[in-house]
Amino acid sequence: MNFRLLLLKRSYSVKIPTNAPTVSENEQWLNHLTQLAKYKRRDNNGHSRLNQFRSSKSLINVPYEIQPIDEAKDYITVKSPIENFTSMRYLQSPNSSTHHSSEQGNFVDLKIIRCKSGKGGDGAVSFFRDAGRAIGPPDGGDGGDGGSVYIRAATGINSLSNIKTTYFAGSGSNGTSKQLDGQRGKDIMITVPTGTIVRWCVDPKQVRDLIKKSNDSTSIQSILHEKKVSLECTSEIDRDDGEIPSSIQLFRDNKEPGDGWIFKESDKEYHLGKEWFQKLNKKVKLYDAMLFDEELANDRFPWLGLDLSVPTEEPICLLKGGKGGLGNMHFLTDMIRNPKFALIGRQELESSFLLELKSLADIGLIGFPNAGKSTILNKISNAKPRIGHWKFTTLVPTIGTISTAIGEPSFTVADIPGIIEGASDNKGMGLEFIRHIERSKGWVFVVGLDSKDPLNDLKILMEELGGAEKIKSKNILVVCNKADLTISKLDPTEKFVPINNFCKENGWECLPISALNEENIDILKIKMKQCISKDSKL
Ligand SMILES: Nc1nc2c(ncn2[C@@H]2O[C@H](COP(=O)(O)OP(=O)(O)OP(=O)(O)O)[C@@H](O)[C@H]2O)c(=O)[nH]1
Repeated sequence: MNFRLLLLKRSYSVKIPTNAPTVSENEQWLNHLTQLAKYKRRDNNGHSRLNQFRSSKSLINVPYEIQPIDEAKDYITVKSPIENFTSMRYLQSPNSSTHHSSEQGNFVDLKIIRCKSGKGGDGAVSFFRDAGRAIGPPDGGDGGDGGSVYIRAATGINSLSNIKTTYFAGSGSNGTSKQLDGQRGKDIMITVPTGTIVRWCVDPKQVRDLIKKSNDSTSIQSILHEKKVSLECTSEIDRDDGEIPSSIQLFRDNKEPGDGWIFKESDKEYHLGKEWFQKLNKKVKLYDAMLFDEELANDRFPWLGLDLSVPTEEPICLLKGGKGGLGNMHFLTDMIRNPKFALIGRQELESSFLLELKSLADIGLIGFPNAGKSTILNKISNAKPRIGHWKFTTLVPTIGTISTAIGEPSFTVADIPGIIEGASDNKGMGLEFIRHIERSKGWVFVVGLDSKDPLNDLKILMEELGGAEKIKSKNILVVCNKADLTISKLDPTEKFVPINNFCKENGWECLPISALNEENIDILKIKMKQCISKDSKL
């Protein structure tokens, strides 16, 4: 062999990077794609993944109709009022008192966040060059994968106040020459307090636009009730309810399969006119469809949301980044010696989520404003809630920890803003804060014996909270506070006895106390403890 040629060959084999697949590997991969029968078969009968391909569309303002389930599709279309996928409180203007009420001090228990994963970087079109050859084999590297958005629940935080309104992960970098793959986009981690519920929601900007466009005389509430969101959902069969949605399918704005090419020099028209490219594209379409299928399987969010009630061991991926596009080095085959094209990266995923913090206190204190709940919590625990003569002193939930004896496990009690008659119809502060005691095992109803009719107060409270059915699921204790007043000013039996009788009839304990004078406070602690030690009724 010619000595010069040998030298050249040697230097060539030393310099060329080894990341690129060989011609035979490329051939093998492309042939393997053609064996993806499920995509092909479905393609032939007209119901393929390729035909199902669609990009995301505006989700709101769709007329209400129940869509028949399309047998060929993997989804059911669910149309549901927007009110189920947003928060009235969040939408209310910042001047409104209720809006501020959730943000007293540094406490925030509701947030809507806009999240976006990163787009995949594009593959590169490049050819190996050195002094010995003007144009060598393709060496365009792959685009880096886009970053993903993750969420995790941690202990030690008890407010959503540090949560931002947007979380955008980084895009993957484009591939470059010399077979260099682009860098991965930066992942984002959202850390929320344990007890947070994450739900999919409509972009609040879209909702606000919708409200602006609507007739001024229509209330926001009725707009959100009337207008529906149309969602493609996966479903499952429930024994009682039949087919029910199990997760919401999210979609990316990807190009149609086979249309994600970047061409260098000659354009798309030129390439589509060539038989060798058509053949390649047919296979690459299957590759795109496979990616699309993987994305569909990943890009789902539970219909009922994520309940982060315990610290998460592994972060949960909310939105996965787009996959990087393939560089031209993957398209070198026996037929194609100069692939002047590469694949663009897959698109990112964007969505809004509603974060709701539900405290996980063992016991919830429930009462009319001014009944003395904050005073009770103050006396039994280390918590220092605001106490006042005026109603609604408590604007945010306060949680106190109670220890009964050394070595005994402590328990937590939540004091939430007072409930008034009509709260379930949004009067006063509505039932906004009920979420903080929804998961409590014990509910302690506090009535003030200074009220005109404390028994009636108790009945109203129970009714507002969901009535007998709801009450049945909790361990109940009734506390008659301000007993000091009745003793001095009234016949103590006059107001306490009817309540006590009512409680007996229902199998609940009833305890008179004076939080102010710390009378019966130790017994109250013990009764509270018993209340949560009883078998859970949940
Ligand atoms: N006489 C008497 N007054 C009490 C007793 N407990 C609380 N109070 C008073 O009742 C008023 C209201 O007490 P809070 O503890 O702020 O009542 P609350 O139920 O937390 O009120 P909201 O924050 O409006 O829900 C305060 O002036 C307390 O001092 C009691 O046992 N006896």
